[in-house]
Amino acid sequence: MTGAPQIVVHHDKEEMAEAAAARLITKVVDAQSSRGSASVVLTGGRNGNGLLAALAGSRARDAIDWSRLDVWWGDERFLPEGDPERNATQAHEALLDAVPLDPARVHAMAPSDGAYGGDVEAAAEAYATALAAAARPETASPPAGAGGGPVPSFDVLLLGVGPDTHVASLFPEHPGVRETDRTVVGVHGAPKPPPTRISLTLPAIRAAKEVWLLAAGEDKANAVAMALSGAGELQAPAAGAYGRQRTLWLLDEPAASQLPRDLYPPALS
Ligand SMILES: O=C1O[C@H](COP(=O)(O)O)[C@@H](O)[C@H](O)[C@H]1O
Repeated sequence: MTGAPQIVVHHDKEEMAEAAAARLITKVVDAQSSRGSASVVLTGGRNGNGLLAALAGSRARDAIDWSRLDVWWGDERFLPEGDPERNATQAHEALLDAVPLDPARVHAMAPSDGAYGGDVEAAAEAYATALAAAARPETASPPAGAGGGPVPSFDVLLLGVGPDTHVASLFPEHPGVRETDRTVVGVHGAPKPPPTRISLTLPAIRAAKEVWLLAAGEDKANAVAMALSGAGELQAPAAGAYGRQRTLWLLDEPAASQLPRDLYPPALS
């Protein structure tokens, strides 16, 4: 990781979502101006979908060239196509159906009734293969310690932080959080439903240029304080999520309420 995580505290979750959406628009536009295209990794959960909905409602969204954006997912709930609990379904409802993306650049993880049927390991391996294929030599990052092949150097990788400190579908003390060899894993017996999931691993997450962690609400306060106060990544997976250039924690006041006050500057409003 380059430098300490940066922490930004907003008044409430609505303000946090709007500010994060504005930040993401700027980041994508800048990447497209300098390189021609951009890549973003989406998260599921309330805060990730809140950001997408805020982006959908922003007039500035038209500054993005949606046809030159690659969209990936950090994790998926292994459910049938179109299931309302799938992260992809929720992202499409919140934003993706409203913008002119190139369908070939929207890289959803396989559903449980897709090409790999109920074989979550095969679905995870297929996603790792897709990531490796998209990792051009000039943009690829061989994740340190991961033998599963390269992944693209994502411009921004979003992660919602669960109340138990999970990120993507990497749960405390679960096998996925210990994975150092593969870039994508099948998850079995997740403590949060559904039990079967697909997730990027920490080495793949850490290949991103920027990792943005989102947490709003008092139920996240303990997790945020734990992850930012030196907990290990096995006990607090969020503590192991950082970017190569920047790690940004975007919080609201309730989620930041257990953080030592000297860790972050005054709220923006
Ligand atoms: O199940 C999941 O939960 C987390 C966090 O969700 P939240 O609703 O507590 O914000 C999310 O990051 C993950 O992508 C998702 O699959």
